[in-house]
Amino acid sequence: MNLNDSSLFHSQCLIGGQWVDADNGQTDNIDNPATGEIIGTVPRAGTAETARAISAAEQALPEWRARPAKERAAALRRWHDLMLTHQEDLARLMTAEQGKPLAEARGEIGFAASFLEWFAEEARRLYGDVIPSPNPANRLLVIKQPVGVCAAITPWNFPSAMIARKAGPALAAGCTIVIKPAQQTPYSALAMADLAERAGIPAGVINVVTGDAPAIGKAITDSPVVRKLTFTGSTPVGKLLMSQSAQTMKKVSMELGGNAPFIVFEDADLDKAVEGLMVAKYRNAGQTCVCANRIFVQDSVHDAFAEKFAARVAALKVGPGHKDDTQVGPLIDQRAVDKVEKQLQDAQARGGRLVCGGERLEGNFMTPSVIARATPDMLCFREETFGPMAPLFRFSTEEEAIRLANDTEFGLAAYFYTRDLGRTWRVSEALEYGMVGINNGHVSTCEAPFGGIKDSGLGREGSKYGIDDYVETKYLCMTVD
Ligand SMILES: NC(=O)c1ccc[n+]([C@@H]2O[C@H](COP(=O)([O-])OP(=O)(O)OC[C@H]3O[C@@H](n4cnc5c(N)ncnc54)[C@H](O)[C@@H]3O)[C@@H](O)[C@H]2O)c1
Ligand SMILES: O=C[C@H](O)CS(=O)(=O)O
Repeated sequence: MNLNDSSLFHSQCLIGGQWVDADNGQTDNIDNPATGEIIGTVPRAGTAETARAISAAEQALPEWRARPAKERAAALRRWHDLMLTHQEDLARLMTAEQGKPLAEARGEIGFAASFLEWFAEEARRLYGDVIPSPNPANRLLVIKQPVGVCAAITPWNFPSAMIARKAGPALAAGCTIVIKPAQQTPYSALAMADLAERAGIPAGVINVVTGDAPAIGKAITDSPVVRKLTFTGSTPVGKLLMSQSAQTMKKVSMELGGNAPFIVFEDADLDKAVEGLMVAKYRNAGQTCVCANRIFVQDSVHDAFAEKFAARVAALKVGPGHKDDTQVGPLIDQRAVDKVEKQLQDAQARGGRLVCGGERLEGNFMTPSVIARATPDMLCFREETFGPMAPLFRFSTEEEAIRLANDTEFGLAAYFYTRDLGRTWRVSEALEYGMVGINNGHVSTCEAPFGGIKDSGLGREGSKYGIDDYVETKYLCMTVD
């Protein structure tokens, strides 16, 4: 791999400050989704290695939590700075293992680093309370203390940002952490951990274990030492991990699947709506949890909007992420391409009309598609597509649009375009989602609370709320006479 600093490319786990192989020497191959070539291996670690990582995090906890918040903040700031210094190498690693265009990978590194900066600042504002006591002999106080040893299990689609969005608040609060990255994208996580070491974050504060996901997950959820699990991934796996965590009563944060509606009302600025949808639908080749999954267009503007949108989609450049002109990279694997193709075929079998794209290319590539005449009986209405397919649904009234948009068990992100102030408030309050973009197709930023409701999960990441999941609130009742 063409890196300026080749030492950032790690093929071992990081446990207690040591770079180690799996106990049995077994490894997993990591491939480049654009070419299928093997770019390296990582340890296929399991239960025993995870237990040692948890133990290392436990041993590192007392010193790290006792550090003044200002010192923890300074370490996070140094980590942030190093990520930006090595942004190009981190982006190249990400594009090689995940496939996204280099420009998007560079953007993700900046996005990831922003969480380290944000929580470096939040670390020094973990305030408690002094409560006026009804009894003059007593003094009532509230203090915030770190939860303790945490664990993070992260997905392949944002291999750096999802780690920073968890490790940032955890370390800021004084916690230590064991990270299991997605099996498809371990190198981004390992490089981030290397930079954390260079930032002076002590051994054992951050540990990264790659390999047998179910075994690693079980070791994490079974351990009473791990007091919090933060998971980002599919809803089925999130529910499994949540149930596994019940026996040890862990705090859990769940950032799960989505099924985002994107509503274009007749009074919308259609050009701006097209621009917003291009981002909301095709970012990361449609492989984001907040991607527009169902596009609802009001009857009177449907044809004009569809024509403008399809023209932009047909012009998208598909190719490997390392090429400068690539706008849409490969999907993560053949299974992902199969899923999109199945939804395309189902839509056309049920009366949908393919307006453009939908062609499978060699490898994991697929041309971005637009389906017209989509209906709620289609798979693409109920299932998260997680690929470059845009089904257009018609609607007549505002009430119908809201009913259709809310007709899902998911509740992560939703988007709508209008220039009517009353409609803005009515629709924003009626949509059953954790995040709503109004005349905006890309809502994520470290300053704002990211998360969903219903089957899209629990908790919020980023913002002033994001650190709450990593602290315990302790009440002190003090009799002073
Ligand atoms: N809400 C969000 O912020 C968010 C962000 C990114 C992805 N996602 C969701 O994630 C899904 C796609 O990502 P994915 O394919 O990596 O999801 P996934 O659930 O298959 O995997 C996510 C992580 O869980 C691990 N995992 C899988 N089975 C496990 C088990 N039995 N025990 C322990 N760990 C296990 C994987 O190795 C990976 O690290 C989509 O549904 C997407 O919507 C949500
Ligand atoms: O897919 C998951 C990410 O959280 C999407 S975003 O980059 O935060 O919008």
